[in-house]
Amino acid sequence: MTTPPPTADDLQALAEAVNLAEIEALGRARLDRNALEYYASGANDGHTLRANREDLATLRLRPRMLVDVSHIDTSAEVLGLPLDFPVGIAPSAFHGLAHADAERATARAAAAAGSVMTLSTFSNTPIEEVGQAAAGRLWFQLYLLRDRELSRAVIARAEASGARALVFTVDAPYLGRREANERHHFALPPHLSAPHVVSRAELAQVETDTGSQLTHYFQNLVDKAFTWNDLGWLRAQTRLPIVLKGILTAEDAELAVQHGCHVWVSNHGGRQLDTAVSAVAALPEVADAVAGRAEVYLDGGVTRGTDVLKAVALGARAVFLGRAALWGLAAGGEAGVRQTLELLRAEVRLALALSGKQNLRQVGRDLLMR
Ligand SMILES: Cc1cc2nc3c(=O)[nH]c(=O)nc-3n(C[C@H](O)[C@H](O)[C@H](O)COP(=O)(O)O)c2cc1C
Ligand SMILES: O=C(O)C(=O)c1ccccc1
Repeated sequence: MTTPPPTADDLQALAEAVNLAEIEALGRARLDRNALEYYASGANDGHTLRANREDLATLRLRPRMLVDVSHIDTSAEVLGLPLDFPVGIAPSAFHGLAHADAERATARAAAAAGSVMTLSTFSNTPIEEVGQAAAGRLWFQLYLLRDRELSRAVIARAEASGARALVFTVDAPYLGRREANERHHFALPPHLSAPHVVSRAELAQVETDTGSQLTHYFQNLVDKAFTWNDLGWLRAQTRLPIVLKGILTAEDAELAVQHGCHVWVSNHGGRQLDTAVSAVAALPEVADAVAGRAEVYLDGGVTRGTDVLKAVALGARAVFLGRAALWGLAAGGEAGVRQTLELLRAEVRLALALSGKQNLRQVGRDLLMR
């Protein structure tokens, strides 16, 4: 099924939204069941999905008073790329389920907001086109495929398209079980494809009688035997910085640094191992283990400016939006993602000011109650 284009009324409602929760409601209302369940679901009972948000909300701030906050600077930097504020777009598959402009729209919005877009290996749009739209504000997420030659080709295309980092996802040798997608047999609609990995003809052959097309399809493509010992192979394929996405422990953070990688704290938005630790709860031990030797990022449950500040306080250089960007895209294409980023940037600015901080360099653990 194709999501119909947003109407003038949809765009008016979007323009009037005052927070990301309102954009989420607008985005959800525009999606059919297949797309909505794919975007919204977590693994199994959704404990980790909820914990990401709850643990961010539960942390308490220690604001300081009588500081000159007449000028607030929200700027940040990731791997040498200046950002207008410390928020990027996390990789998510299949933006074509949300809007006809798909990943191009998300990339244009990220570029306009001075953010950065991470393109999924399983995008509906080829990286060459997204690279144009992102105007240099592009990272590429890699799922290592069992077909190493295909992986090499995808990495080369990412480099040629201007991607500035390779985000290697390490928490999904298998897909977590999103039971709603199994129950209702998730399928990619026939007008969409996954141009980095497979032809539409191959997709059509995937068995869907027994559950989610997603699971069957992903399981056949992704390498499940890849270990720390194989990272040297990946390092040899690219000169781009490598970020390991899906790290949740000090032990793995230490290994990541030893292998010359940056660290993205994530539980995949609660879509992989249910009851795994929330992203924000894992962040302090990871930041301590990394100890400034590499950059640290976080995703999972970020919807408020205070969430961004809390992650920065605990050692993240930037945070990334998964579903929040998808809700914006569904609500209004490029304009929806822009509105999402603009609202969040204004919240970060206000939260800094009300915390008695002029910029992000002043945000440290003393901003949080122990
Ligand atoms: C619909 C959807 C698709 C996703 N696809 C990918 C993907 O292709 N690669 C990847 O590394 N992570 C993927 N993720 C995980 C996100 O990058 C991110 O870790 C997660 O969404 C963050 O949580 P949040 O949605 O609460 O912001 C996906 C997440 C969602 C919701
Ligand atoms: O849905 C996901 O979380 C995900 O990472 C994914 C990516 C590609 C195909 C299927 C699932």
